[in-house]
Amino acid sequence: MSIELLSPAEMAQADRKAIEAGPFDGMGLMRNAGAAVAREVLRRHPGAERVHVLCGPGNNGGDGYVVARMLAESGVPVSLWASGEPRPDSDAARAAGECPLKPMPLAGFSAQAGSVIVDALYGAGLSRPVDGDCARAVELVSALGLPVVAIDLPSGISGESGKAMGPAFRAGLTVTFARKKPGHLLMPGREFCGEVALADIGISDPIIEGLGVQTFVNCPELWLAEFPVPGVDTHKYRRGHVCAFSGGPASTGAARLSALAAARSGAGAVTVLSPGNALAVNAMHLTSIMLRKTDDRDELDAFLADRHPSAFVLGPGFGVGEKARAFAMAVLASQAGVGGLVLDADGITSFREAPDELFAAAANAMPAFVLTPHDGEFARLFPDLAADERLSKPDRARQAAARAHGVVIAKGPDTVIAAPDGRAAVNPNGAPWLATAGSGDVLAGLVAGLLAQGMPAFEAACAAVWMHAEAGVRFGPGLIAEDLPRALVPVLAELVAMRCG
Ligand SMILES: NC(=O)C1=CN([C@@H]2O[C@H](COP(=O)(O)OP(=O)(O)OC[C@H]3O[C@@H](n4cnc5c(N)ncnc54)[C@H](OP(=O)(O)O)[C@@H]3O)[C@@H](O)[C@H]2O)[C@@H](O)CC1
Ligand SMILES: Nc1ncnc2c1ncn2[C@@H]1O[C@H](COP(=O)(O)OP(=O)(O)O)[C@@H](O)[C@H]1O
Ligand SMILES: [K+]
Repeated sequence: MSIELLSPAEMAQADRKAIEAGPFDGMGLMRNAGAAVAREVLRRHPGAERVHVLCGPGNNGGDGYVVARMLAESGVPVSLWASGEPRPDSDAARAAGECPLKPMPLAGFSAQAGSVIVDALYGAGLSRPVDGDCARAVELVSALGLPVVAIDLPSGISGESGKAMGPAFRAGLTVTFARKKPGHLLMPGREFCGEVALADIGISDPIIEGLGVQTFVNCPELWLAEFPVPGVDTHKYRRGHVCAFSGGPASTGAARLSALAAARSGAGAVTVLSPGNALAVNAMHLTSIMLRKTDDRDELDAFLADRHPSAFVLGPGFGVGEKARAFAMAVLASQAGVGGLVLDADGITSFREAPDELFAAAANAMPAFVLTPHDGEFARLFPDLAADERLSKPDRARQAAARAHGVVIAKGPDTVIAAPDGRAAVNPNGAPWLATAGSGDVLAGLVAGLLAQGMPAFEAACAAVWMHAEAGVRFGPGLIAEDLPRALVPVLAELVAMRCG
């Protein structure tokens, strides 16, 4: 699988390098691209009464002229509409010259039920909101409910950020080339694209590999090599010991969800660290998971020295305030061999007045540091980044990770995982069933469980997000957070088999 996500600029660079390397020139790549789209249109819409191809002035329009020619050659009734002339002597102008159909002005565009639309107005080169005749065409197609096949991207959607720059086509299918772009996975782009088909147009893997791409689809190929599988001679503490800090007597469930998820992920031992007044409540609900009274910093330090735990989850149900800050600082400052701290929920909010204090501690910390904010929590720690409309979600998360000296999991329907070194991964398999109370607590526990087993922080975060989503999708309707740890089991079994196979 091809896991790189190419920005429009990286795609243009790949295009140039492929042309330099041959055997295809720009026109050759455009013919390949158009042929791939025409094939998909014929395959998916064999009964189309008419295909309307809408061409813009750039190379996206150029692909459209190739599609129109090929469909017409296959005997499909085609109407060709253009929003403007291609630049003289461009590949698009050559493609228009090779097309036997004469384009009609887009200003007069109309279509009937039973037609299919090929959107070749704008792709990677979209530079401003779609307006005028193009916006009217978007509106008309949407009012008629006609199926849309988008070339590269639905016109109006940014390939870089997935944002809708004004009106945009809602495609049933988007055919893109060489590699997906971030905008195919980021919201709302993911929804506007419909199904995304990837076509090989003759840009080779070594060319893509040479680009130094830093943005990836989050899938097992990205992290499987680091996925922990216990050796036959292991013992429970070698499989890692995770600790989840519990809140007070009325808010203990969140920590237990984290603890259960950590245990399912393969950590050999898990302890809930509980305030004294919540010990009885926790004890009533724990069996394989251990319990220890931890009311203050001294008790935490004693535990660290005694038991050498591997990773911590701090935040779910914990309460916002000084105690959360003191515990987070104690774990980050620990020299006792702790492998990681996952700061979630109230743990994040506790630092809203003093994020720099947290980030400075993380910069010097031995434990790996992972933050798991949803949008609201992200804005509490990184208000300037959250408010900056120019940033894509991956760039926002990357800057946050660099500032925090930790891995950031920016949650949501299009969760992005970013590392301080600039790597970012966009998760493709989320589903709305995951939007249920406590689901994030399970995710935090999973990350800690993988950290405890020695997985590097970026890979652990990516693996946890993917497994969490996969478990949620497979369970489907009716999912509540309690179901997730058990639903992880078949997902884990497959990953272990893939890793060992
Ligand atoms: N790279 C590759 O490997 C391959 C790429 N291929 C194809 O090329 C496509 C990229 O082509 P591209 O760079 O020419 O950009 P494209 O999307 O046609 O738009 C640029 C033109 O539109 C204009 N314009 C933009 N927004 C506008 C707006 N809202 N309203 C009005 N005008 C607007 C913009 O004007 P400007 O911003 O310059 O003023 C410029 O004139 C890519 O998506 C793929 O389909 C394939 O052929 C195979 C190989
Ligand atoms: N619409 C959605 N599609 C896919 N995943 C979602 C969606 N909404 C939320 N999620 C996921 O569900 C989890 C919710 O976490 P969070 O907001 O912290 O909830 P809680 O604090 O109740 O556990 C995150 O992993 C998030 O990515
Ligand atoms: K398009």
